[in-house]
Amino acid sequence: MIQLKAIDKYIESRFQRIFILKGIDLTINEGEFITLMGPSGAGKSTLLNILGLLDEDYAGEYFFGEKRIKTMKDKERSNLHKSEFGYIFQAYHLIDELTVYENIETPLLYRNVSSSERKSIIANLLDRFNMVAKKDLFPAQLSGGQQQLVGIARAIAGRPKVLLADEPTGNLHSAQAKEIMEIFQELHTEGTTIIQATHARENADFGTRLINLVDGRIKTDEAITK
Ligand SMILES: Nc1ncnc2c1ncn2[C@@H]1O[C@H](COP(=O)(O)OP(=O)(O)OP(=O)(O)O)[C@@H](O)[C@H]1O
Repeated sequence: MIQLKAIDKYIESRFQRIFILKGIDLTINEGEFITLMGPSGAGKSTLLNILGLLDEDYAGEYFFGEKRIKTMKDKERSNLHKSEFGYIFQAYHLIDELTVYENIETPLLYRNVSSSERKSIIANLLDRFNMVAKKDLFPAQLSGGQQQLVGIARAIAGRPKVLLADEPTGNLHSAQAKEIMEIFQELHTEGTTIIQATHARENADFGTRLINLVDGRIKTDEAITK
């Protein structure tokens, strides 16, 4: 489904080239549930941004199915991003001017989901995340953990083929974190491809494959046995 070949990401400083990712070769099959781990600064978020088509400034090749990302037009790439990916950001990225309800609704608007269907999807998610009473509040009126839950609800509302998650449980209590991992597991069972970056080893046990990144390189890549 996804193939990365010899991906390098670097910044040019005055005297040298500093590599953030170096020689990443990675094949991701449909339906995998992958966890990226590794020390702070290892390049996990950078890799997720490239996978999610949010960063185009890298060397190497990225194929999404048959599509070669580098040669796609901006509009085509942006449509692919909106139609196939759900993204849970480390720093929420909620839209401040929109309510909880409207934030969750945004990917559904991109996908031309009918108004009655939108209502039912959002009602289900609000219920699942215990946020029904908060639906008309704005992000600034929520706790960090609640904002993260809204970010997760928004990312999964449109039933993306690929769900990318950067520290999805970073601001949550352990019970909430487990609940989110169980939701990921359900999505995985339903066929969603999931790639999450996390520092929490216990989150990796919900997945099928664990990749360790160190200094921008893949150090280990192994199947999780249950
Ligand atoms: N635009 C940029 N300019 C300069 N350095 C950058 C840029 N983006 C990322 N970096 C550097 O690249 C390295 C990798 O960052 P990245 O956020 O991908 O790491 P990470 O593994 O996700 O870390 P964390 O676990 O702390 O989130 C860091 O050293 C960071 O400072």
